[in-house]
Parts: sequence; C-alpha cells; structure tokens
Amino acid sequence: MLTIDDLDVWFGYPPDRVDAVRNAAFSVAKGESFGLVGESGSGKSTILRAVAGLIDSWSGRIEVDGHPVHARRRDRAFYKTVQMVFQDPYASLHPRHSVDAVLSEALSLQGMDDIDRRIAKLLEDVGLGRGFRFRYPHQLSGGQRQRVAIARALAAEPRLLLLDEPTSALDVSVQAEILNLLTDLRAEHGLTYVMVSHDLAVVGHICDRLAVMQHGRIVEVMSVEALRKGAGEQEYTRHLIAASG
Ligand SMILES: Nc1ncnc2c1ncn2[C@@H]1O[C@H](COP(=O)(O)OP(=O)(O)OP(=O)(O)O)[C@@H](O)[C@H]1O
Repeated sequence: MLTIDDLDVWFGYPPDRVDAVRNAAFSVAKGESFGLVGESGSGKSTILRAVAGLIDSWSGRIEVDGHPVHARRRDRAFYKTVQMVFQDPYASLHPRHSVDAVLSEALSLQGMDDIDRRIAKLLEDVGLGRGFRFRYPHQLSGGQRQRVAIARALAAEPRLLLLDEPTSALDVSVQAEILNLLTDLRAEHGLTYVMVSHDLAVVGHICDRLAVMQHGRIVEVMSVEALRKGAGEQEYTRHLIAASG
C-alpha cells in the first residue's frame, strides 16, 4: 500500500540546510498499522508530511498503491487515498466553523452528494450523536474535537490515514477512547495507518509494526508482537526507553 525508498528530506539551504530524514525505507501493507517512534526532532513528522504531499524538498521514492506521490500535485484522487490527522485538534479546526461546516466542506471537496446522510453517518462512525452537528469547536471537549478531525479525514473515504501524534494533546483517559476508536475504524473501514508517536505504549496499543528513528534515520523496524513475545519484557522496555529518547 505504502512504499518508501531511499527517502531524503531537507529544509532550507546551505549553510543552514537541515537534513531531517536520510535514506529512509520501509513499506506498509494494506490494512497494516505502522508506527514511527523516536526522540524529538528525529524526523517522524517530516516523513508523514512528505507522504501527505505537504513538503516538496525531498528525493527518493514514495508510492501509495503503486502510484508515486508528487509534492504539490495533489488532486481529488490523492485525497481520496491519503488523509492526515494532526496532533492538536484545537489548532486543526477553525474556531468559526461548525462541525456541520467542517464535514460539509470535506464532503463537497470530494464531490460527494447526499451530504446530510453522510454527515450523520460520519458522526455515528466517530461516536458523536447528531446533536453535535451544529456545535462549534469551543463547544466541544478535546476528545470530541479530535473525533471531528477524524470524521473530516474519513469524509474522503481514504485508504491510508496518517496520524501525527493523534492523542498526545489529550488527557490519558481520553487518549484510550480515541485509540479504541481508531482501532475500531481500522477494522470497519479496512484502513491502513501510519502513526507517529513518542509514546511506545500508544504505538504498542494500536500498531502491528514500528520503525525507530534517530537523527533522521530509521535504525530498526520491528514487530510489536514479536518484540513483546520473543524478546521478553526487559528487552521490550529497553526499546521503549531507547525509542522514547
Ligand atoms: N519547516 C521546517 N524548517 C526547518 N527545519 C524543520 C522544519 N520542519 C522540521 N524541521 C527540522 O527537521 C527535523 C525533524 O523534525 P520533525 O518534526 O520531523 O521531528 P519529529 O521526530 O517529528 O519531532 P517531534 O517528536 O518533536 O515532533 C528537526 O531537526 C526539525 O527542527
């Protein structure tokens, strides 16, 4: 579903150029949930943004379902394939746009009809009742806002969801609710996830495999399950500590 090969991403120009990602390579199968972990500044979000077509200063290969991703050449078909959910639902929703406006716009951008029915279904999918439809962001809790952000991403009926620290701005109890929601949505919609987190417990909860990043490089790719079973608790904890920075 997603193939990344020989990916270099940089920002700025010499002498201030930052090489944020170097020679990254991994692939994610359809329906898989893949985590990117590592210390702050190691390049995790940069990889997601390159896959989402939000950065154009990169070289290498990024393919989604066999189609190369081109920075700045994103069209309706691209958004139907790839959507992103950001860390901070407070920042990612416009304060003056109601839930109805957010979801209507996302559906209209995809040329979808039957907007009323689709909004009701999206709200139901993310565990919000119809009563939330005409609320504004300030009338929602942090978890409810993130549910709206997830619904907005789902509006395009994407196959690949890029999740950039989707729970780290939330209280611990709400984090678990959102992680459970994401787990259910993956099963129900046959989604593929690539999720960035600095929290290995979160990645362990939701991912099948993970890559550990350090200084822009992927230093290890491992299965969450094999690591737990094969390497034993001590080794797992060692990786948790190393990966958390
Ligand atoms: N727009 C930008 N301009 C210049 N440098 C950038 C830009 N975005 C990211 N960087 C740099 O690229 C490197 C990787 O950043 P990135 O945000 O991918 O790290 P991260 O692993 O996601 O970190 P965190 O966990 O703190 O979010 C960092 O050194 C960062 O300062």
